[in-house]
Amino acid sequence: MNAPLPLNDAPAEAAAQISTLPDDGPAKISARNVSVFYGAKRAIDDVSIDVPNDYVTAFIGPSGCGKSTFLRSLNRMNDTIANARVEGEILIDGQDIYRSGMDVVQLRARVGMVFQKPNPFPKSIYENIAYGPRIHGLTTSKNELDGIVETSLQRAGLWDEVKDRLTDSGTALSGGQQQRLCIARAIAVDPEVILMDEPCSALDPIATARIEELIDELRGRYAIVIVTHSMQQAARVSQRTAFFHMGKIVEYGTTSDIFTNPREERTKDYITGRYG
Ligand SMILES: Nc1ncnc2c1ncn2[C@@H]1O[C@H](COP(=O)(O)OP(=O)(O)OP(=O)(O)O)[C@@H](O)[C@H]1O
Repeated sequence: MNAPLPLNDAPAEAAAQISTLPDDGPAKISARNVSVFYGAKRAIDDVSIDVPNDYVTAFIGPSGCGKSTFLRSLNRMNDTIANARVEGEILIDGQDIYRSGMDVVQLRARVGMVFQKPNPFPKSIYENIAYGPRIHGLTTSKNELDGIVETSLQRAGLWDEVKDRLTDSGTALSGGQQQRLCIARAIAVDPEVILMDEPCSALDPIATARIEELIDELRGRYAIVIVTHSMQQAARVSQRTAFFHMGKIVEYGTTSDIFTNPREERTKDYITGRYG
C-alpha cells in the first residue's frame, strides 16, 4: 500500500527575496514583487526592495538591465510612457502609490526627480524655483516665496553663484549649475525622496565632484536614490547599493560589502569590469 501523500507535497514556491538590511529601520520606499513591462517586454522582473530613509542608495548594473525603468516606477514617471505597465506594489511610508485616487502631481513633488540632462525651465533662475511652491500652494506671500527660493538654492549649493542674477535665464547657467538648479527646484517643494537618474553623466569632472558633494550634504534630509554607470561614483556617494542584472536585483547590501566583498559571481564580474 502506498504511503499517504504528505499534505504539502509540492515544494512551496520560493518567496521572492526582499532586498533589505535588518538594521535599516522602517523603509521609506518598499517595492514588492514589482514587474514593469513595455508592451509585452518585461524590463523589470519581480523586484522587491526596501529603500532606507537615511542613506543614499545606488542602483548599478549593465546598460539595459532596468535601473532607470525601476527608478521611474518609484514616482510613477512610467505613467508618462504610453506602453509601460507596472505590476506589484510600491509603498511610500506604507502607502500604495499606485492606489486609485492617488494625486500623481503631489506624489512627484514628494518624490522628486533629477534627470541625466539638466532640464531647467526656459525661465528665470528665480522662477525655476518659485514655480513649484506656487502651484503646490506652499506659500501665501512673496516674502515667504523669496525665502523658499533662497533656502533651496542654498541647499543646492548655488546661492552664492546666482544671488545677484536671479532674473537671468536658468538656461544661461553652466551645465553643472543647471543641474544644481534642477536639484534646488526639486528641493523647493519639500520632497521626502529625491530620485537621480545618472545626474552627472552630462557634466565635467569638476561639476560632477560638486554634485557628489551636494548629494552627501543632502543625505539624511531626504532619502536619495541614484542610478549611476560609474562604480566609482556609487562607491563615493552611496551607503547602500543594489546590483541589477536583466531586470532583477542580483545583490543588495551596504556599498562597502558590494564593492569589497560581493557574494554573487555576477556582481563580482560586474564590479571588476568583466562586463557592462
Ligand atoms: N520607453 C521604452 N519602450 C520600450 N522599451 C524600453 C523603453 N525604455 C526602456 N526600454 C527597455 O527596457 C529595458 C531596460 O531599460 P532601462 O533604460 O530601464 O535600463 P538601464 O539599466 O537604465 O539602462 P542604461 O544604463 O543604458 O540607461 C531595456 O531593454 C530597454 O531597451
